[in-house]
Amino acid sequence: MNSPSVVSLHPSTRVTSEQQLIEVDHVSVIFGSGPQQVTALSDVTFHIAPNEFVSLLGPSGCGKSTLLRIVADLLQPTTGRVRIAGKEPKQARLQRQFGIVFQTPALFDWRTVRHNVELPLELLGTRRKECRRISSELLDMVGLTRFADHYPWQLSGGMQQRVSIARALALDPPLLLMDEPFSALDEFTKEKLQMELLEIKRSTGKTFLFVTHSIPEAVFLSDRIIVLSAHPGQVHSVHSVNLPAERENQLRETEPFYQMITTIRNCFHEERDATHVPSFT
Ligand SMILES: Nc1ncnc2c1ncn2[C@@H]1O[C@H](COP(=O)(O)OP(=O)(O)OP(=O)(O)O)[C@@H](O)[C@H]1O
Repeated sequence: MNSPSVVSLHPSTRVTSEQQLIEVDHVSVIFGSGPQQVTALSDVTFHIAPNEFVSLLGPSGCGKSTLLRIVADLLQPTTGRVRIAGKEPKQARLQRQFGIVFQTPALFDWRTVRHNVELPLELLGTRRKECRRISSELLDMVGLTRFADHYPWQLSGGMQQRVSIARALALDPPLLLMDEPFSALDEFTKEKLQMELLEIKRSTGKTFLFVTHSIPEAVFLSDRIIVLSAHPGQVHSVHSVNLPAERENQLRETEPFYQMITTIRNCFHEERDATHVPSFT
């Protein structure tokens, strides 16, 4: 991706550096009732500072997506509270404090790449010229300028995911929520997009809450990793990733990278041995 100049497309409300951008306090989620009842999350607490890249890591069913959905105001917790820049998720959503990228790009096939990126701006009534300026910058950022007039079905899976990242950035939110955005992609594309995401973080200063079940992906991308254990989903441990801030692909072949992966794998396997929680794949 090219170095963008979209550090601030809109002067949207920002938090001061002393503030936490995301506060998740004692969140529990219970689905259903009676014999069907599932405690998806139990007393989950963590905070994320501005400009942090934090991954939620855990096995299938540990509640990662549920947690992200609560932060994104797509689901209400049974108990506990979430704040984004000091506001309730609903208020934060209305103030366009976050963008979301899902595992499947969910693009509109009848709209061109450019018009998919411009959709959130159009919905806000942004002037056509301004829409065009912002989408041009974002398409440049994700390396899709040449494909602006293509349709999503003419793009590869990786390119489609780039479009959805650009669309999530269209309203210049300070926070990006990403739910396994690269898990459907091949290893080569995945690694390329991981690098590109780090470049977006470096050039825009945005904050990321990233769901994954890949330990290497979490280690490569994150400043901190929150490991969740399952049944019920709880914070098992929190790990600062003490790797160089500038992450290059060669880092994946280094001893400190392997060590970090081993640390997380071991801590998780200890938990599994104690509780028979399913392993990572
Ligand atoms: N709408 C729902 N109704 C009932 N149970 C649900 C609902 N959504 C999630 N669950 C349950 O809550 C638990 C956590 O699900 P969630 O999808 O958050 O896990 P996950 O860690 O994201 O899994 P995966 O990695 O497979 O996507 C699971 O046991 C799941 O079956």
